[in-house]
Amino acid sequence: MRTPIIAGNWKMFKTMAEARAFAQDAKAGNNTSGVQKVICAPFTALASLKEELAGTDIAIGAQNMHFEEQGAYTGEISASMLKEIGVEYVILGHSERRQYFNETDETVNKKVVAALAAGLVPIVCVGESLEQREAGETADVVRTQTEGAFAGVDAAQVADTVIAYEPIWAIGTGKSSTAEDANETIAIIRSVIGERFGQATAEKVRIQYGGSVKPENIASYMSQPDIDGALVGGASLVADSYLQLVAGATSR
Ligand SMILES: O=C(CO)COP(=O)(O)O
Repeated sequence: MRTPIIAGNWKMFKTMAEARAFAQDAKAGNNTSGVQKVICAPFTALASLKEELAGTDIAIGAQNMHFEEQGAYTGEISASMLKEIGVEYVILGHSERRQYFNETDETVNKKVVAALAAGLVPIVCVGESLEQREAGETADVVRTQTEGAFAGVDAAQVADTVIAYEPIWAIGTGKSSTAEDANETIAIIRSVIGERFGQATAEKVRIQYGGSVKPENIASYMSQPDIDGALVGGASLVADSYLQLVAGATSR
């Protein structure tokens, strides 16, 4: 069976000192096993977070990276720079990056390829806007984004990635998708992976739900057969709340 994965996406929150304080609290209360734990922090907090979490089972992730190995790309960070810090995961194609920073399926694909080549696990985000949902386009949108992100990637590599289904209208709004609706779309994403990369890959790839996940609703998502965890923004910022999400993921 697929191991559930609870990833916090801190977005543009927390200084180094705040990240250290979170890590100390998280270490003190971290007593759940059987769930993969990841915190995706701002670049500036990654090294101190890694140091503080050394010896724990809480991995760290970045929220973006550039697809080139190095070069004249002012302000960008490469996969090898992240690896050197001890980063294991990287969120790619988050809707906020697609919306505010012009990320496209093509650039997400280049980043997925570069992350895998460097040995990072991509957490690839897909999801529809409210307009797209209301127009009945959800399945087409997640299909196009999923096929685009993994174009040219080997099935074996796809199997080890993580996909996060995050309907844009549910992010930071308090309007979470119902667990049943989220499961239905995640099953579509899994079937797209199956068509492209084979059934074994589809059964192995982990697909999270994201969008207003809280300690109070995590169990309902985890009770769904295709939902393998959550990518969590706001509720991952406080250690106690993050640990409650992790504990809730064992209800699978
Ligand atoms: O975008 C998200 C995680 O990547 C979801 O954010 P919230 O959990 O704050 O809705």
